[in-house]
Amino acid sequence: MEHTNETPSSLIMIFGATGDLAKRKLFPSLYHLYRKGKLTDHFAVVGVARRPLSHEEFKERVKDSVLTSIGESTDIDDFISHFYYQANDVSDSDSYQELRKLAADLDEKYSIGGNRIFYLAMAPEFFGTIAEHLKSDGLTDTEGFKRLVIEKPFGHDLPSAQELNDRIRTAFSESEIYRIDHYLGKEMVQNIEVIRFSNALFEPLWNNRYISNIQVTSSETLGVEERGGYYEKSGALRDMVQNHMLQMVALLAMEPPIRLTTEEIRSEKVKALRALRPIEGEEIKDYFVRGQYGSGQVDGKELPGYREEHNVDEQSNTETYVAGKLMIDNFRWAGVPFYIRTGKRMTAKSTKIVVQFKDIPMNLYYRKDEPLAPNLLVIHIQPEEGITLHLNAKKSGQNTEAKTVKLNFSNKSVDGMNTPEAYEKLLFDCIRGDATNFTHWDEVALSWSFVDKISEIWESTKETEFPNYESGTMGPREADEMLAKDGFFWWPVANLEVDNC
Ligand SMILES: NC(=O)C1=CN([C@@H]2O[C@H](COP(=O)(O)OP(=O)(O)OC[C@H]3O[C@@H](n4cnc5c(N)ncnc54)[C@H](OP(=O)(O)O)[C@@H]3O)[C@@H](O)[C@H]2O)C=CC1
Ligand SMILES: O=C1O[C@H](COP(=O)(O)O)[C@@H](O)[C@H](O)[C@H]1O
Repeated sequence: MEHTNETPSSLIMIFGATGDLAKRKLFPSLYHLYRKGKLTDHFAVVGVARRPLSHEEFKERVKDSVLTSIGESTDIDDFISHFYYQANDVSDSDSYQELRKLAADLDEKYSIGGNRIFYLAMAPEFFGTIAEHLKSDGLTDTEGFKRLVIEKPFGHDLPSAQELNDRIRTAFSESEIYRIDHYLGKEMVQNIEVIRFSNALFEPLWNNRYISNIQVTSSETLGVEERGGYYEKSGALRDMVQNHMLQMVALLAMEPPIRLTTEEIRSEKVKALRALRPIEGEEIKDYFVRGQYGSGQVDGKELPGYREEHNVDEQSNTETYVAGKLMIDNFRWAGVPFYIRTGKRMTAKSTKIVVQFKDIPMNLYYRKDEPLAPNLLVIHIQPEEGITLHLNAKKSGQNTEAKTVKLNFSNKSVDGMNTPEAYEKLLFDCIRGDATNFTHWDEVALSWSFVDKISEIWESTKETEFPNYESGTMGPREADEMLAKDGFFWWPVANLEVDNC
């Protein structure tokens, strides 16, 4: 179905409604949509989880989560009046029959017209079972639309992702599946396409003739916190690279779509991912660096190393940091490295893209023997949102020196407010039927096949140097050496800030 700007009525069923994601992200996001009039009164939410709760108890949980997120509200009671709860055992048909009955009653009560969104905010091992029951127990037999929103991780590798996909495809068609990658809901990630394709200034230069390298950094200050059990099996490669990092690279590298439709945009991203040079076997050490954080001091506080974290093996071989050099073997990008790095317990919480342009052929002006700083386009994704363009200009009052000037655009200073949370935008897109900012199966499959070749080698070879970076630093020194070999260095995430806007 083509999406519209209107909000259709919908029944949203959240599986995993007593969990962390629902509490911290989904309920507050739904509330924001409600406040902004982006949910019509023809909506209802059914929370589904294992524990028994009454409708009233569930409404109170939703209220708490919203008030914790936003502070005070005058319409919270109206909002929570749309919420209901059903305890469910994921593999028991009888519970789905009860759900079906509740859905039918709410459909009638709120004149929803049979539109149903099933949001799976649960551990991934349940995804296939729930999707199959939704079909076999008749919840997908409805007169309106049916959509499945599915959280990450989508599989653990290509074979498991394929198996999961086959299972959910028995109940939902590809166009009905909304695979969440919350980075695609971030304002400045969505802005990549606009910056590229609506500026005569950039698009002609967006290729290997003018760009020397592109750097994508997503650094976190937190460690694994309570998620040691999950993270031990995942590591940074599966947790961040397979999805968020490769999605950003695809948006940076793709060709302009012929139309701004979901299909055309996705098809260009798929082509970019297909052009990714596979890195395997012995080559991996030249193109990828893995790291694991040790203990360290951050803000005067002593923090434990990864191996001391809860639910983590004390000899763990899991990487908490990845840096990589990606090559996109097509006409536009031949020879241009895309460097990516992501990790936990680093110096700053920051996601940034730095596009470094090639040096001009010779420095005609000012200090002729000294190289000029390269032009940079910096896209600030978080925590600031904006763009900075680094140019060279004459230093005032002197006639022999050029200096870098930074042209800044900050979203906050222009819109005067923080942009909506990614989940709010993605939920709204799903309600409207716009799947553009969700990942198509082809993208998922290509990303796994790229990452699997690296994880297979990393899992079968013990990294004897772990831990190899201290908490509170920007990762292992080998990641700097990887760029130095190519004559580059990582642009620091700190002094590229959107300042003085
Ligand atoms: N939390 C986050 O920030 C993020 C989470 N995700 C993904 O979202 C999903 C959910 O994560 P999160 O909310 O953190 O998980 P939680 O562990 O906090 O919540 C799990 C939910 O699943 C329910 N559940 C567990 N087992 C069963 C069962 N057998 N039958 C029915 N319900 C069951 C729990 O119900 P009960 O409490 O009643 O047992 C609970 O509501 C995961 O796929 C995760 O990877 C993705 C990005 C970020
Ligand atoms: O998907 C995930 O993302 C978060 C980082 O998200 P951000 O929006 O805060 O940048 C990461 O902490 C988590 O490990 C991963 O599962």
